Amino acid sequence: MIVKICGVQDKETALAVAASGADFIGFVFAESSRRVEPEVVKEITDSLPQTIKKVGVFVNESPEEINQIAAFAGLDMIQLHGDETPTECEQIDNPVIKAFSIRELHDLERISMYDVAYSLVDHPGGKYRGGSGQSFDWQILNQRTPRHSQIILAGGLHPGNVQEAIKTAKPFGVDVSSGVETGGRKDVSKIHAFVAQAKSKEMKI
Ligand SMILES: O=C(O)c1ccccc1NCC(=O)[C@H](O)[C@H](O)COP(=O)(O)O
Repeated sequence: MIVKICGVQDKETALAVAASGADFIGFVFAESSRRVEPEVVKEITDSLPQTIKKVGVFVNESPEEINQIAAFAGLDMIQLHGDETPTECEQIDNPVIKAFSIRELHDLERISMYDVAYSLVDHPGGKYRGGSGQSFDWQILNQRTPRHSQIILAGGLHPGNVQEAIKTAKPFGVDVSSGVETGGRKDVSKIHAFVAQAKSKEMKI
């Protein structure tokens, strides 16, 4: 099970994420309370091991701007959370994770229009285009398996529900931001608990 911890803003937390065994770490460059500047992300990525993939999260930014920031900040992958088209995704130099808002079954149909590395299925969001801490009905993924098999499940996950989410939706990976925070800041003990639950061979549910 691939695990992505998103919305990291400082080096200390990033090193704790790497030590937790997470596979991907996310940095939000879009409008958000978790937004970080490229200079800060560069300092963080320089200090991380190569084994953890560094993901930049963008919303409706131009491919040219994204490619420049990715090269400068040492990003391995790009996550697109806005209204980016399949053509725009193809103009990104790094592998792409395209995010899709899921309300109902037919929302899954758009996934097969995109030739991307991973598809992240998420709650439609609140104030920003992601990271709302709200989940959608995971049973939707059970009703029709999208043609694209590299599905990352996101939205309202936390250490206490991630095993049930995995059992229900059978994703390739899981992603979390709010569910590993306390008082709006990343909480290292919750990060460790989330990764351990998600990667546990013995599901307790
Ligand atoms: O996290 C944000 O603030 C954010 C803002 C704008 C676009 C995307 C954002 N986050 C992307 C993520 O990958 C989140 O981890 C994902 O939406 C799940 O968030 P949560 O429900 O808080 O676990």
